[in-house]
Amino acid sequence: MPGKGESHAHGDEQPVSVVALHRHPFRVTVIGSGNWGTTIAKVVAENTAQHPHLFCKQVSMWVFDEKVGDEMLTEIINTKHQNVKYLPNIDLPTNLVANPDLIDSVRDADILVFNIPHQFLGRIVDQLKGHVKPHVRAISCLKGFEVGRKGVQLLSSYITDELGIQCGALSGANLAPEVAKEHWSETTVAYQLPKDFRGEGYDVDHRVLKVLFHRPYFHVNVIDDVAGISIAGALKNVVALGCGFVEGLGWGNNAAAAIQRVGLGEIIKFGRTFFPECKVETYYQESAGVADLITTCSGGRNVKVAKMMAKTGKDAFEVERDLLNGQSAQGIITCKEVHEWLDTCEMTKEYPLFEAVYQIVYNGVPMKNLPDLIEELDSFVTEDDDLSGSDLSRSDLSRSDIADAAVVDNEGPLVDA
Ligand SMILES: NC(=O)c1ccc[n+]([C@@H]2O[C@H](COP(=O)([O-])OP(=O)(O)OC[C@H]3O[C@@H](n4cnc5c(N)ncnc54)[C@H](O)[C@@H]3O)[C@@H](O)[C@H]2O)c1
Ligand SMILES: O=P(O)(O)OC[C@H](O)CO
Repeated sequence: MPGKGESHAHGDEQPVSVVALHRHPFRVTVIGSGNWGTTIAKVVAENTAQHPHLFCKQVSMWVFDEKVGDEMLTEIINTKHQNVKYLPNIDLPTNLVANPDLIDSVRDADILVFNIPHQFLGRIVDQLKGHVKPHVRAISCLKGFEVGRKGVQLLSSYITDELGIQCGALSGANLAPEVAKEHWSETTVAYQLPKDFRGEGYDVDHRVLKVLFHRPYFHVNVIDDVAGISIAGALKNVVALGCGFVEGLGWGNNAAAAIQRVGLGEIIKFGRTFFPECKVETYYQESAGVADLITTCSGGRNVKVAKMMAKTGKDAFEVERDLLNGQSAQGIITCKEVHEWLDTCEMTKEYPLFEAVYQIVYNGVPMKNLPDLIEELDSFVTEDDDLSGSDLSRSDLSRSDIADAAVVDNEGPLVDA
């Protein structure tokens, strides 16, 4: 949401107060170059060029390199200044430099912006260990969870734990193709100052992050609730699959709205149950909340994949491959992660929509059963839905307590990192 005195007009103005910096400018690297990775790199590079006192002008963008025609994608980006595979027909700033070498791309960075499909995060983070500067700060633009030995984790917490660096998140109603075309939208950045914060003007804080991400066409609100925006961003992808199923079956807008209603309830319940630090108001006040649910269910890749599944009878992975040209529908993986976590907690019945989506995607349960699956279990949810009451005795156990118990049972992590 725009700050006091800012306008929503799409113009060239930069309604962000300038930060006085007492150190050398921050150097920024974007890790990832897919549809959203490239779009956010464009946003960031436009801002670093506009604020040279605060940021080094050149922005590095790590590319998981591949051949496109006869040329490497990195080479094409650096000569044609377009990501012809993942963000075609969008001109990129010339101060955005693609780099296929992960370690080299982060070597001097002060701010890392993670932006890859979340199933690849574990391997990327492993490679980065020992190669980032000690006081580097990070923002995760990924939507998903890590489910492993520590239970269900926010991706920002996973990055913090694995690399020992402070990490916030950016999430909002942001379909990349629209942001890339500079059509106005809003987003939410969430960041908490670390214990070793070096002081205003010396370190990354809310004002620095606002200047880094805010554009006249991309309005940023910076808050503290990293958990709230991350949970909403991850789980709306699962809801979007459900929405796509009923739309693909031709059931229309009422059915889609019903899925979103149930989905929003499950998102909020999941947050309050497993991440009590998140704030309920984030879900309705921030772009990262219900607004992202609406946009994703209207025009996102998850809804497109699910619609095509309904129309063709093909499985999720086949449709993703046929439809998305290398891009990822994150809900396919997230619904499995959520199922594994809820199963560990013996709570699948309390999240009927999430469970139904998982069963449809992975176990061939017919999509037309969705209303019954939700209805049947909904009564169970309403009986036990007082989140402030004793039914939440499981929240007395930490997420890692539950995960530890599961690891003993299973003799291994729930999902490999
Ligand atoms: N695209 C959007 O509209 C959008 C908007 C907001 C948030 N997000 C989130 O941003 C994150 C990144 O999404 P995206 O749209 O940039 O990616 P994408 O879906 O376009 O995925 C393609 C990218 O994955 C990379 N890739 C493929 N195999 C890889 C591997 N083995 N290791 C590392 N990288 C590999 C490709 O090189 C390419 O850069 C996701 O979590 C997504 O949910 C996306
Ligand atoms: O295209 P989707 O479904 O991955 O959604 C994209 C964004 O997350 C919308 O904010």
